[in-house]
Amino acid sequence: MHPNALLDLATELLRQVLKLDAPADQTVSAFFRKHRTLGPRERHTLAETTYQVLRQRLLLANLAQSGSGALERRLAILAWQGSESFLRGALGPNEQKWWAEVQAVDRTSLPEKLRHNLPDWLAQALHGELGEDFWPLVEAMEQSAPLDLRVNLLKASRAEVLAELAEAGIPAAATPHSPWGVRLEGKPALQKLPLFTAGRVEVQDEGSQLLAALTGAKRGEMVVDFCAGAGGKTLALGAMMRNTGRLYAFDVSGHRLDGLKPRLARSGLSNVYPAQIAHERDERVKRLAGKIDRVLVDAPCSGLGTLRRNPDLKWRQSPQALDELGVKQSAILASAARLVKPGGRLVYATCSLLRRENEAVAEAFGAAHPDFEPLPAGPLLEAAQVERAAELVSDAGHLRLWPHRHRTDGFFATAWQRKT
Ligand SMILES: C[S@@+](CC[C@H](N)C(=O)[O-])C[C@H]1O[C@@H](n2cnc3c(N)ncnc32)[C@H](O)[C@@H]1O
Repeated sequence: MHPNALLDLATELLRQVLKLDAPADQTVSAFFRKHRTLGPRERHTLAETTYQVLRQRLLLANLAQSGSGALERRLAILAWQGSESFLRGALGPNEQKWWAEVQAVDRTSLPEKLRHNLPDWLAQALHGELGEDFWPLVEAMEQSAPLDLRVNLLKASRAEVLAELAEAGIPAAATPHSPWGVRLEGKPALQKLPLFTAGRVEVQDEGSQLLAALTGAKRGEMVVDFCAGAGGKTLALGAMMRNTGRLYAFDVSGHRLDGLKPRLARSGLSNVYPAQIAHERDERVKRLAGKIDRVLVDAPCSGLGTLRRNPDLKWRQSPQALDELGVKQSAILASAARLVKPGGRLVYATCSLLRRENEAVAEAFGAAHPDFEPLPAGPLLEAAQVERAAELVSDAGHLRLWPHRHRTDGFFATAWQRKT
């Protein structure tokens, strides 16, 4: 494709994504479906350029002011993630000159806002939580996330998977903490590898694996994954249960649960019962009250722990949306808690970085439910064979994962035991 044609497409894609009226990954996928003839390298350039604009939106919009032509075209030029010589082929003489001038700007001398590229409300909240660690977090959020796999122990051991990857020429190593994790170097295409199609591995961030580990599901138990979505954690729980017992995968979204089906088929699990519920007080939930050994509430949240993958979220979330989420998180946690039997375990988790969605929700639940005793995360993780568990636990005893400290997405999880 001619460079200018690709730059025009990048401009058009950015115009759509920057409306911010839908998740960026959905808009990008729909755009690619419409432009079927695009090759893998062109898709890569378009997607990565778009994501780079979302990551550095404030900086790039500021630098773009000096240029002329459509704003989205200027943003695409400044964020270009393809070959530089290819890009030059698309630029007219004035654009070449402007581009060279902008490259010469000393970005370290720019105001803070243009260096952290966060909306004010979020920058303030993260500064408050992290103090000096704010800038390392900002830096980590600008990197793309590593590609982690979870080994399906029903079908293979981690050593076997590492050997199979080595044979396929894919550099990989065991993850530092999860007992089932493998971290790949780079982003190799996995979809067609027998390793993947035969269900020996699933793609799953190490942090997400650790949330399942904290739940501690065992053989023969009754377990509920209350907000199962497409089942990332469901599959990990099912494997921990060695395909025995009964694992209910609830969600209000039938569409998301549909995403679980092909993964379930690959995994070889037959102990999983997906069920769409109308809301957290659904009849089905009531019928199981007091009967369940472990309940995981992977609550709907702002997703701000996944900014490396979903940089649009920082522009699509707002303090008002967080207020509404807070009400929902507390309601779901309180309903799900009714399922837990005496002596059973309840886990509340999010992929948010913010206290208000994490510790604050957990503290409010604890205060209103004296029949639930908090369990410190360290010993639970150690019991689940998690290595160096102490590095993952906050002073208050919660599992707290940060991209700049653990190279995982940002996650929070905390556990209680229902008193007998
Ligand atoms: C963080 S996502 C779950 C991700 C999933 N556990 C995984 O590991 O892939 C939160 C899920 O909660 C679901 N949800 C929202 N409101 C709910 C409710 N009232 N009851 C149950 N699930 C709900 C959403 O549809 C969404 O799939």
